[in-house]
Amino acid sequence: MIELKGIHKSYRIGSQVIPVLRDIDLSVKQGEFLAIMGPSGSGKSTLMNIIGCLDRPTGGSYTLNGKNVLAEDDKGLAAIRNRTIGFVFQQFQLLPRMSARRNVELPLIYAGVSREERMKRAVAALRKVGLEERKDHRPSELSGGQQQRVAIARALVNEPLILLADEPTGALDTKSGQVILDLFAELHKEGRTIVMITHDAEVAKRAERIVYIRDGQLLKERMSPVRGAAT
Ligand SMILES: Nc1ncnc2c1ncn2[C@@H]1O[C@H](COP(=O)(O)OP(=O)(O)OP(=O)(O)O)[C@@H](O)[C@H]1O
Repeated sequence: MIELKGIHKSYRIGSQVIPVLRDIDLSVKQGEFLAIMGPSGSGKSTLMNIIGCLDRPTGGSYTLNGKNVLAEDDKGLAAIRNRTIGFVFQQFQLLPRMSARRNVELPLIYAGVSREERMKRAVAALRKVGLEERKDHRPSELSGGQQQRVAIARALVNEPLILLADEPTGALDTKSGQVILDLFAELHKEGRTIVMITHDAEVAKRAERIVYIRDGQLLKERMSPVRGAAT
């Protein structure tokens, strides 16, 4: 599903070139639940932006669902992103003046889905995350955990191939975080592909597989202790 080979990313500041990702090889299979774990500044967000087709690497190759995404122009990249990836962010990124339902409908507006169909699918997505009865609430009328569940419903409403989550529990207390991770576990069981970025070992443990990033490089992989033995 995701195939990164020899990915490099560096930034140029004045005359200085700062390497941020160095020779990253990473494959994610369909239906996998992967955590990418690393300390602050290790390159997690940079890697997520590349996986999510929000940014381009300086070098290397990236095949997503059989497509060479780096051959695409920005418009093509945006189209792949909209069709293939559902994003979940640490700070939820909901629009404050809109109800939960309308927030969830947004990706369907961009996809040109009819009003009636949008409403039906948004309500179904909210039901999936256990929030159907809160569909008319605005974000400020919901708890942090509930807002994140709305954001997950929004990420899923387009039926993306991959759910890409950047510190999805980072702004939540432990209990609300567990609810989100339980929801991810359920989605994984249903066959969704999930890539989750975190600096928290307890959160990463909930994934099927963990890869570690340090100073822009992936360390040798090992299986999550929850699911299997170390390799
Ligand atoms: N636009 C940019 N220009 C220059 N340097 C950048 C840019 N974006 C990121 N960096 C550098 O790249 C490194 C990795 O950043 P990145 O945000 O990917 O780390 P991270 O692991 O996600 O950290 P955190 O957990 O704190 O968000 C950092 O040293 C950062 O300063």
